[in-house]
Amino acid sequence: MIPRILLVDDEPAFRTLCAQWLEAEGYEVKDCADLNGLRDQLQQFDADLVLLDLSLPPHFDPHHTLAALPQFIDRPVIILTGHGERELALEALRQGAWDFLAKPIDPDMLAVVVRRALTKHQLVRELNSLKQRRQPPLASLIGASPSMENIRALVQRIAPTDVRVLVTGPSGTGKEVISRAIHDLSQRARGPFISVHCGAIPAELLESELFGHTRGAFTGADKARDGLLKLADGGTLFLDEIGDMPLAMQVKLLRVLQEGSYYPVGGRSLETIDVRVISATNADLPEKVKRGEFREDLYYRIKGVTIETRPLDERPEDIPLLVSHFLELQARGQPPLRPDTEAFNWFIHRRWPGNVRELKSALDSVAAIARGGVIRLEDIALLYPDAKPGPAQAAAGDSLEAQVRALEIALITEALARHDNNRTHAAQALGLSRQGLLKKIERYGL
Ligand SMILES: Nc1ncnc2c1ncn2[C@@H]1O[C@H](COP(=O)(O)OP(=O)(O)OP(=O)(O)O)[C@@H](O)[C@H]1O
Repeated sequence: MIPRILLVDDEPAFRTLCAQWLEAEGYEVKDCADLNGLRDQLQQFDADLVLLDLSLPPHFDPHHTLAALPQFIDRPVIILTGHGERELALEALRQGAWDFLAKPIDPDMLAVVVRRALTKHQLVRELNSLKQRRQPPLASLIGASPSMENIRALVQRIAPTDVRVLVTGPSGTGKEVISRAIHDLSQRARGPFISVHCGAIPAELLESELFGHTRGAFTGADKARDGLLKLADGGTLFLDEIGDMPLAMQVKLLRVLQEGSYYPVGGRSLETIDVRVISATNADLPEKVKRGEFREDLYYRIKGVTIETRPLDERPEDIPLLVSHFLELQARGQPPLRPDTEAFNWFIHRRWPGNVRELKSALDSVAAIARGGVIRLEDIALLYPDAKPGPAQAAAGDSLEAQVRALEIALITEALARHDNNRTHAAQALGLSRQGLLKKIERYGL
């Protein structure tokens, strides 16, 4: 794969020149002039590295850019500074930037710094993916709530079969993670897992994306291309947001599911494939069927076994486990950051309308600005000005039982983290016998 670089600078002439240097080094380069451009570009262009000038429109205030930096550091960010901006460059490094280069940029230096960052980043990625692969698949589904326990039990039962699965539930509640766990536990685990975001691909492209096309099938089709169905052959096809699939496409998909075969766009020879289909949606499909927006026959074809995820607010006991899990993932083998009691409480009691995705992204941002290995409420308040100390209100509507579970899990997880997982010390701190603590750890699957 050609490494992709995104260049953010307000001067068009500099962008053109710098892009030429990088392209000559064999990189794919896109550029934009400001932070909004960067956010937009990252939606479609999954850059491996970002080169970021600190003085950007509309504010031309380096501190403004620095404040936004933590949003982008899941890939190496190299800061481009002006002359005499040493302090800012150092601050950027503290905020998680990979390195900095002072303008005027020397093309040889640029090439070396970029290559070094990309190589290291690639190694970290490979290491993480190896670590994740070694984890048993169900261990990736975090949660001790009755709802998550049911889901895990169901996943384990249905994974080895080839039954079709429909995962429903609000956005960000883990529908894709669940689908992936089913694949990883199935006989197809060594085969591909291909994810198709039905809502994100324009209707007119979806058919050729899924079915592929022959050479000359339409203007611009200068080469034949396999579709995602073909790529998923022998594995699992994950149809995300299937509720958004255009009706015309639904008919075509139905045929594939009925017959296991299809014609590529412009092609005359029938392709046969062997895939397991898992679909996901946050829409109410029966309601869509009633309104005539989703085909009833397709609904029954994809339904198979239905797994329903619950909003995170209905399962607060999962939050402490998710917080610890995400902090551990972030730490990449180093000692994870530890939220202090107030910070921990804030995560547990805040409402998370964007569900687990929102919780994860809040943790990522907060972790990026925490110092000294500890996340404190004052760090959180820099990003969430409404973060206040003191025990937050329990969520209205949570049953007493759920609240007690959530509190117990939070206290136990926190005590374990505080005592480096030493259960004897954690039990002492909690005023429990070691045996009592072990029982609770087992009950909650901690
Ligand atoms: N139970 C869980 N255990 C571990 N990680 C989880 C869990 N649930 C969600 N996540 C994480 O939360 C984020 C969102 O999850 P995912 O993409 O699976 O949600 P989704 O329901 O498919 O969302 P959407 O409907 O918007 O596509 C991912 O980073 C995922 O890894």
